[in-house]
Amino acid sequence: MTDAKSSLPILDLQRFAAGHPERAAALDELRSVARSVGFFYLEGHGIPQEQIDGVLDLSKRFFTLPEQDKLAIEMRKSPHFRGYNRAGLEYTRGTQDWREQVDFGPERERLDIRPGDAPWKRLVGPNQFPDALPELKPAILAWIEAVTRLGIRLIEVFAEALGQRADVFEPIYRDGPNQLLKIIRYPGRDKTESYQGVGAHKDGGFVTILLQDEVGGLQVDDGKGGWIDAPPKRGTFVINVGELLELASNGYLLANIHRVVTPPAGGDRRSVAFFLGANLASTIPVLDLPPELGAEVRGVTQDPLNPLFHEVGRNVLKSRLRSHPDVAAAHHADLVELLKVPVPA
Ligand SMILES: O=C(O)CCC(=O)C(=O)O
Ligand SMILES: [Fe+2]
Repeated sequence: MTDAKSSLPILDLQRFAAGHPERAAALDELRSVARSVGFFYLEGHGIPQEQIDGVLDLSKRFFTLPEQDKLAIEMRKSPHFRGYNRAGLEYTRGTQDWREQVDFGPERERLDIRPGDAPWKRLVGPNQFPDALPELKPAILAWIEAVTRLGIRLIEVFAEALGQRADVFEPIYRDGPNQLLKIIRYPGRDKTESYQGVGAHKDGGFVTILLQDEVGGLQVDDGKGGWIDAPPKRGTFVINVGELLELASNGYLLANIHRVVTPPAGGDRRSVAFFLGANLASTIPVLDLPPELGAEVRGVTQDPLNPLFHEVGRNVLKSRLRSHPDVAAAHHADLVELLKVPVPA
């Protein structure tokens, strides 16, 4: 298979290493890409191809399990928004997405919640793993570990590209970042049906690290009313800036809008999407940028349909409640009221 063309650039993580002769040029490139389109391909990331192939293969095997084995870990059973969702249960800006998926997060004990505690504490808890595919659990936990390390390296280079110390974000992830990992399958559909695999949206974390199979369908807003295709390139990940980096840079960096178009009927597409977030108890700082960058901040684009908060836990909870109205209704009816999140009847 030859890789399809894309106008998104490819950056090599090795070029950012201390002492590398191209380091300054690499930082300039990253700053410009992360500000203009907010998406790029990453090579030189150090994650072995066998691990990449392994996680994609296990995710394919999960989705071919009998429905009852998948439903055994249905998200509706988890107040922490972990587990399996059939296609059609997730909404983006109120419109139905068409993908089945399993969501995983940090593997923790659930917290003992007391009256008056911050509502985001309900997000903390265990994952659901399928008994029918026991190999999935160790592979997913190892993947979360590998991509978390990579994600932290990426936010270090983003920090440097913004003229900051590499560890400027450390205080807001050192007590444990909040990760979200999704294994996803987009079933093919007839052209007469909706083509929304996942509707146009921005991602919420610092960065997203996306692994996709050979099918393609991811598209990035070109800022001119059109879409840039981001087809798979073997051995690379698609990386994009999330809302936390846009907030911290006061809009210098761009958390860009993207979507996935459903594959044609008869086929399907799989992806493994990882979102590195900050600690749920933390608050996103606004960085003090060097004057030449500070002069170019745009402020954060506030969307009335999707307000952004600097308090991380509140932001994550809001987005989980909005994406999964069935879980919200089953476990968090009181918060739905509180956060004024519309739940379809
Ligand atoms: O599946 C993909 O390629 C991207 C999915 C995505 O954008 C998301 O889940 O936020
Ligand atoms: Fe996304």
